[in-house]
Amino acid sequence: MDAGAVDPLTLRAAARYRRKSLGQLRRLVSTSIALVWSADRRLFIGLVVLQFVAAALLVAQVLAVRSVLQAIITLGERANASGVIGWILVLAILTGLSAICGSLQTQLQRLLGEHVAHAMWNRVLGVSTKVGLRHFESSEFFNQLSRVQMSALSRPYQVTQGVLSMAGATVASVALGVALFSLAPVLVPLVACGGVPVLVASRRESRLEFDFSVQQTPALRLRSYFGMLQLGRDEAKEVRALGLQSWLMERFNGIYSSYLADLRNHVRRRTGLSVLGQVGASIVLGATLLLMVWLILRGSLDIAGAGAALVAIRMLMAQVQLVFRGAQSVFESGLFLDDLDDFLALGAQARDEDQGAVAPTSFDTIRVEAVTFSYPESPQRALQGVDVELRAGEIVALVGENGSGKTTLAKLLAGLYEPDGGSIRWDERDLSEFSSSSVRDRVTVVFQDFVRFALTATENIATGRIGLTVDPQRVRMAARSAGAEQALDGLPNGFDTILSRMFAGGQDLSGGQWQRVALARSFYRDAPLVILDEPTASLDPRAEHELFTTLRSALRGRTALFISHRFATVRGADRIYVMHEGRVVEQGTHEELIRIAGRYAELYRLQATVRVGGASHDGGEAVTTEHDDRVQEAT
Ligand SMILES: Nc1ncnc2c1ncn2[C@@H]1O[C@H](COP(=O)(O)OP(=O)(O)OP(=O)(O)O)[C@@H](O)[C@H]1O
Repeated sequence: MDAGAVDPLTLRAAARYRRKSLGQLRRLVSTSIALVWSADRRLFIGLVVLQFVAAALLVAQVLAVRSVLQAIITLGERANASGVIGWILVLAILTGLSAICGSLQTQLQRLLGEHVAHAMWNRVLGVSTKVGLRHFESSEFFNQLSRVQMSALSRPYQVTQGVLSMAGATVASVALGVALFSLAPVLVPLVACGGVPVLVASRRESRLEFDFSVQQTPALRLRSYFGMLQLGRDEAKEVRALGLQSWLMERFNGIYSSYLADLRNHVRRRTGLSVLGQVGASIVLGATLLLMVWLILRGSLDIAGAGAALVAIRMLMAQVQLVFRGAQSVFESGLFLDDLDDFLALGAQARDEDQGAVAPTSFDTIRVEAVTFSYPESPQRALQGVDVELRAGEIVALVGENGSGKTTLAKLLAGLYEPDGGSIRWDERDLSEFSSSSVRDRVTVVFQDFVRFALTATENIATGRIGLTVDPQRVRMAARSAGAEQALDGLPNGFDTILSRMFAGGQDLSGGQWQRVALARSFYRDAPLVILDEPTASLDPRAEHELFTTLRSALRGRTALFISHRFATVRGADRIYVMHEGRVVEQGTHEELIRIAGRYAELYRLQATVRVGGASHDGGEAVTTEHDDRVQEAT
């Protein structure tokens, strides 16, 4: 199922259709058990054994109660208390063992639950890191991911737990039923009926729960988002600077209040159903007890038998309800597991990263030909018929106004998206022929919003080529090429300092220093194509100048595409492409582009004369910059 096409209503309708299928349910139960089994089979077997032990202890207690009562009744006749004391001791020991068994079950269940959650996390993270980036443009994908995290992760364990408790309670019910049958056979069918109202009510409750969860997911995600804005370290300064605290709190509280109102209604409906089920069960219990009194009055049941039957009925009722609750838990989780299944299926549908030929380790020319591309669910084309050429060893620049399509083209070149039309060719071979993993291996990208890992400086750089044993010398070389070496050496633990204050001993870097670390990461990767999206936006003029004078030697023959708004830095590129509204509108060297006096020349001149206060190029007050002179020279 394509996550982008699913909305909550469709999902609910699909779930409604599916829940009629018992075959589906059987499959869910067996996959859940298989998952729990694979998570920790020893714990699983231990819990199964404990279920049976618990059932046996219950039956033994009923029999012990009868023996205690018989011993008490015969006490007067024989005046021998030892029999009573002996049976009371047996009953006490059995009760104690039952309690020990119960607490052991609780602890083992907790452990097993964690093991299953771990296995589920592995699956979910496996899918979320494997699916194409397109999914991350879809709000429904995030809703699904959020539902999976909130509930589906724990459901396989819940199903297994439900099946286990059903199995244990069924064994106990049969054993107790046999015991009760030996005391008063007529009572058995009536007690068994006690579970039916609970089952009917529980099934309805499960549907309500699933519908509620689907309906609330978008609001809960928004609530978490507003919570995160108030908790996040990165957001903290801007929230305070803009004075957003009360506004954010209001939004957060608004969502919370409407969620609580919905939850109140939901809880009311669930409680109503649950009460109905319990009332039904109590009516059956009352009828059973009345029947028992009638049996005593008729003389079909003696006092000891009646006492034991009373305990058996109580226990049997509880066990029968456990059987039906287990079934409910399976039904309820089954709906969530469908959702989880859909999510996990996205991983199976994702293009196999290793499928296709291995991309060559070098190329002579990369050609982007008539490429068009639209983001999912976006009515506008981000790229419309783009042609670009990158020759081996060249430094090619992309410039253009905001939203003109530069980053989008970079993403396509890096193999993160596939073009909707046109082609990207590596020496006559289409990029789509190659496996995604090998294409990504040959490209390194520094995005504008690169990740700042809260890891050591060495790790931050070495993530550029994960999988290789970290080579401290190469890390240092990469840092040197990016101009980061000195700053990192100056940290309390040098390259071993964690680059975040979130962790003890950590130290944060300035924006420019971070940018150099990101550059170092890309140099460490050592890929034939380097894409730098605004690599100097946070660098000071000296650092920027140094970077570009040393860029060619740092690249060591690799091809680079760099995106920049700073025209002073793109001047030195071998070729410059000017993008406008998703198209390449001009191309050439700096000199050629200035000569044709088109968009590039205009943007260049605008930037050269920009000054605080916005005076014009000819403005008398403006201080002429070095660029002005160059523009005038060039034009
Ligand atoms: N994830 C996205 N989903 C939908 N539309 C997007 C997405 N990212 C970018 N766009 C749109 O695609 C177009 C091109 O965006 P792109 O980021 O490639 O521009 P850019 O030239 O890199 O801009 P900037 O100079 O501001 O970084 C814009 O209209 C933008 O709104």
